[in-house]
Amino acid sequence: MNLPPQFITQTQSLLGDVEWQKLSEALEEPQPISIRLNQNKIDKYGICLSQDIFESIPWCESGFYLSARPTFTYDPLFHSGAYYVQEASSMFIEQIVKQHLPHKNIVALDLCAAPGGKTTLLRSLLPSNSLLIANEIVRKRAQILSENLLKWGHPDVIVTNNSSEDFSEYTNMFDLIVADVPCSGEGMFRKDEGAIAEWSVENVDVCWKRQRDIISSIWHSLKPGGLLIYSTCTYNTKENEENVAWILDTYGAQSLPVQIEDSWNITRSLYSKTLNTYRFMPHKTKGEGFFVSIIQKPLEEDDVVEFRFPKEKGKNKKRITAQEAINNKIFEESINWINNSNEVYDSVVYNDTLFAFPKLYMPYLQLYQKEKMCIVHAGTPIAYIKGKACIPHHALALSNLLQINTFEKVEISYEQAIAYLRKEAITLPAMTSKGFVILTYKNMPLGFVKSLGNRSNNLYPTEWRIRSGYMPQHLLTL
Ligand SMILES: C[S@@+](CC[C@H](N)C(=O)[O-])C[C@H]1O[C@@H](n2cnc3c(N)ncnc32)[C@H](O)[C@@H]1O
Repeated sequence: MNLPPQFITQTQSLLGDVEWQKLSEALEEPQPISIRLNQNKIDKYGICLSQDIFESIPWCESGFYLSARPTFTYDPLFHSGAYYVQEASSMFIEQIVKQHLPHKNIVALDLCAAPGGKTTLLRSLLPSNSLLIANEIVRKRAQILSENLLKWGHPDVIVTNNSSEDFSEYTNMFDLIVADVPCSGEGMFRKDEGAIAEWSVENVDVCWKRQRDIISSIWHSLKPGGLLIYSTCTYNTKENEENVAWILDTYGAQSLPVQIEDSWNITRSLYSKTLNTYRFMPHKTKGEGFFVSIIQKPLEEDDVVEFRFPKEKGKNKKRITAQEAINNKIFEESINWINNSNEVYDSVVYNDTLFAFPKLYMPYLQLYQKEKMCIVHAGTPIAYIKGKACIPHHALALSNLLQINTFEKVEISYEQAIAYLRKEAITLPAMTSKGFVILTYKNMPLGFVKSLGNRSNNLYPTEWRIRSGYMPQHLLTL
């Protein structure tokens, strides 16, 4: 590996000769492959995966190392959200969340969220009835984040495409903010050669300053007593411990300890011994470079700890428009498609799509809509509205809210599943009734088709389809 000379000098002086030698040898090794299972779906549909290629990741219950790299694009279970491909070190977030989150529903912001590794993990771990706002500043990446969250299937999310400054006005809104900040990416050198090419001393300087700007812009939106998870995938102390020390000094905050096992070989602070920070170094732990700390905002006695929603002036009962009446009717018709027995969800229409969104958090959604935050999706998209008709949304097939028994279900073979994901025509069994049919692969919903008798229309989203006609010779799937 052709590492930048200044990176070598800097990291050698940080770690010492012996540790540096071990790290540089580890960087020549192949990177470990790991996934995290979507336990919700696996339990709901009773899926059995080929367990023999799994080895547990000790700090994450649903995380597993794989002994070989599956052909993820050609694995239908990957597309149905049965698992997420995530680097093992960053799954350590699980320990932080389990040890420090209160046992009550919370509102959390994942500020730099794409492609969604930590977001999907967090979404699985938050106390029930919590809301997660997943934000990404880069538009294209926000789309990928949205796709990954729709596949993950949890309904209580809002995906936004905003800058951190856009959140700065929401004083005391969040109980938890995760800031997995953009960094110089030294810990990704083994995984991503582009990170080596982009590295420079100047870029490290740009990064640590930008990270402070990001934290400054969202600090007021964290509730007093609230928690900030700060993380990077780099080794230098400027972007790591020095930035954590800066946050503690500037805001009078404290870093909280996380209980860890000695066998995990996690490295503590390389800067000030009083800081509670945790590093994953590839020569000590099976994973890529990762740094994390959990920081608590101080709580003063006279602090207001709740966000105050602005008062609506002259809020008279508005007359319902004709289209709203149609939308309400469509929601009533399609409400059977989702599990809403406790009437936890209400309907929202956005860009001709009907969404189910938790009633409890409607004021948040309405506020973001009013203030022109850029919402990519919110809750569970249930249906596309076409005039007076509605067509089940692909995301419904992947959602935890899906009432699968309200649709006719057809189990398909591996070859048919790949054809479906390529948006090719699927021939259904002769007895299939006309209408919307859900296709399952290994019992897990993959998506909808519209059955026309002997033929069917493939409703898989065009922008998600597998574009390549190539089929690998030696397939490894889960
Ligand atoms: C380390 S990545 C996030 C990885 C993600 N948390 C995950 O686990 O999959 C950092 C993200 O921050 C975004 N970003 C870049 N500049 C930013 C800025 N000024 N403010 C907020 N986010 C930014 C990047 O586009 C990138 O998606």
